[in-house]
Amino acid sequence: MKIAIGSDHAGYLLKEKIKDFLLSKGCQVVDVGTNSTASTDYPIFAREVALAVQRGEVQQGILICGTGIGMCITANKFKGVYAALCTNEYMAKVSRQHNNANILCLGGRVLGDALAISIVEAWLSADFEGGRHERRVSLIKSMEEDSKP
Ligand SMILES: O=C(CO)[C@H](O)[C@H](O)[C@H](O)COP(=O)(O)O
Repeated sequence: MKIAIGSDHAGYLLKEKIKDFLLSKGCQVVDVGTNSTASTDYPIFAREVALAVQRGEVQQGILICGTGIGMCITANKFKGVYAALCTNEYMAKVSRQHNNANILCLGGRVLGDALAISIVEAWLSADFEGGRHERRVSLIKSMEEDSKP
């Protein structure tokens, strides 16, 4: 599994922890930054991860800012990207099983490290279930096509 990961300053420390966890699980990790706790702007990193997913360079992405909200809003501007902000393991599992989300967004100022890692583990373990969910995801995709002003 190849995963792109990015954060702003508020997510940087958690990003490093999650990166170590992913590597320990045998994942290939593409880290797009940021590389310190110096203040920066989350859309820069959301864009990099979203493009990597959109282009098929990685299977999935993980984005971390203070709340995860700014990352999620930005990533979902990219066609073919379905980013989910998750605050517990159940949301992470269902965002894969039902929504086929391809980017997980986390809040570095919201989650403790142990819960965040547990959420990532739940995300990695779950797969899209298809069936009735396929119909709903297809509806989202058709709305993507229709949503041009
Ligand atoms: O986008 C966000 C809020 O939805 C993120 O949490 C940012 O990390 C946050 O806004 C950064 O805030 P700061 O005061 O500039 O550290």
